[in-house]
Amino acid sequence: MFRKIFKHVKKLPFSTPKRYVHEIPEHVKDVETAGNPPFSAMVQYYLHRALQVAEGDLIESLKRHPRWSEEKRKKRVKDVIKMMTSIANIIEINFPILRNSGEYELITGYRAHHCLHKLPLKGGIRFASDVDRDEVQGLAYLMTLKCACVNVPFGGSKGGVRIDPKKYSSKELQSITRRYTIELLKRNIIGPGIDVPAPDMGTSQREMAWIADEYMKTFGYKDINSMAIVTGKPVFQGGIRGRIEATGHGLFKCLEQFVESKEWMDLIGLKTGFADKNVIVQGFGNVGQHACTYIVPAGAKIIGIKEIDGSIFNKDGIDPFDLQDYYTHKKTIVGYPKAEAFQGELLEEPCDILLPCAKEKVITAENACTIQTKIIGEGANGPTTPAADKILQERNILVIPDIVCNAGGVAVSYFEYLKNINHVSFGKLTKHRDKEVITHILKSIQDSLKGANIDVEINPHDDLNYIMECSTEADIVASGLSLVMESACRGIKETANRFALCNDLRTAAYVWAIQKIFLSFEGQGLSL
Ligand SMILES: NC(=O)C1=CN([C@@H]2O[C@H](COP(=O)(O)OP(=O)(O)OC[C@H]3O[C@@H](n4cnc5c(N)ncnc54)[C@H](OP(=O)(O)O)[C@@H]3O)[C@@H](O)[C@H]2O)C=CC1
Ligand SMILES: O=C(O)CCC(=O)C(=O)O
Repeated sequence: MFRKIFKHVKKLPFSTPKRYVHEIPEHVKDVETAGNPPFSAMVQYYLHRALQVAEGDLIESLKRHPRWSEEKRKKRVKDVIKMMTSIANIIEINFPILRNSGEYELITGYRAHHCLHKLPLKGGIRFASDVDRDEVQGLAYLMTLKCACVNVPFGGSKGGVRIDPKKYSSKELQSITRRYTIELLKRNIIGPGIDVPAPDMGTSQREMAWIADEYMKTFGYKDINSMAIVTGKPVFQGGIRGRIEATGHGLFKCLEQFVESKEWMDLIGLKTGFADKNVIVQGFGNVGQHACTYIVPAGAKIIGIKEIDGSIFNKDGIDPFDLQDYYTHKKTIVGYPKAEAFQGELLEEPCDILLPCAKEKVITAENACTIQTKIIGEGANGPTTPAADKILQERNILVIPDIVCNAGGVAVSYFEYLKNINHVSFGKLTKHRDKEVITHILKSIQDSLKGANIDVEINPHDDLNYIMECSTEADIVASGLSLVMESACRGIKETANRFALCNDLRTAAYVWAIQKIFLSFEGQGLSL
């Protein structure tokens, strides 16, 4: 069945797969069965597992150098793999801030650069009390893979500050954000052409606005591209319409590529379409909230939401827009009057689609056997451990992996970056012109018909009217995001087919990304 699904995919220059045995390194071997593996080891394990599938193909692709011996080709691939599987740079910074209480507190922050095959690097900044070196490193790996997976021309990075943002006032958070920014700038770690941060857990437009302002008033004072220091900014400060909801929106677009496909739904025994599909979501933050607001209008029912301080359930469905209003006022979903409080383990309740949109390592070997869903859409980064991943595959649960499922955020960040370095918003130069062109085309057809004695009035139908009227920045961003998700999903499906990976979409997505990272490393030479 897989063969016939993928006919229209543009091929990368790789031929039929020939398997070589890529060795999973000793230090990540245990991860396959570990209950709670270190996060970066877990991502490295997934990367090596995919390299086992991809390596032969990468070696074959070097046959384009006809004079190279087989040995030389193998060696070259090994060298590129070494670069792909190591961190280029990671920094830890410690700085004091003055708390409102008058006490000083030492704050620890990190920024990791994974692969420098493309610049600038890109990755969010997380504020959470469990941020550490290992986590930031693993998240940077994921960013490289994610950008390659959705064809966004950035390398991968990630940053984090080890604080619980709820325990600090807005003024204190501003001091922390500004100081963290300055410390990174002093060391040339971030910059519009170096590494461009964005929001992640615990940060939002507000922090991005502070970062942009800090840069513009200090190191970026004479930099015409200073706005491009960070993405996810408020629109009034150079941000782009559609970035706030981009990750949830992209998650929906990605799910759509599988849920609307008969072949993929047949594989897991579900009907196509979102209508009447029951969904459970973990995390009602940026990603979770917006995913819900797209999936419900498409026909699905959100029956349960799990948050850090409690879960809610309603078998008839929860209105995400109404819950958003409640959440905005109360800062919690607990006590929401149109659903019941749920006491048990919500992730293990029966549903069709489970969306982990909060934290890493929430689906482990412990609950992978009891989870009762058909599809998992990974809104969070790294929610599934390798041991769980294996169990889910065996249980024929379709896991749509983070590196594509939550890539809508970085895709729209890329559009924002382009807007900033181009110094013009999307649609500004073309909106009126496009409308004029369409009007003239219709008129020209009408005139030609008249010349042939056919006297009809040609009017745009509703869809064309919609296109004529809706070429605002938000529409252009939404359509760009759709295209990005569609083509990434097509590439992943094709890869799954070509390497006979069956329902292992994670390995397919990694192989798809690895091929592109390899091409860019290999083509540009490995060292200065
Ligand atoms: N923002 C973005 O653009 C992107 C985010 N991601 C990933 O998505 C995930 C969520 O990020 P984002 O939505 O931005 O973060 P937010 O901080 O906006 O939201 C996270 C939500 O999850 C809740 N939460 C935390 N831990 C748990 C838990 N154990 N059980 C249930 N709920 C929990 C948080 O509660 P509380 O606030 O009370 O702690 C919060 O409401 C992260 O893995 C992030 O890396 C991926 C791509 C892009
Ligand atoms: O928008 C971005 O640049 C990065 C978002 C991010 O951190 C992520 O995708 O995990």
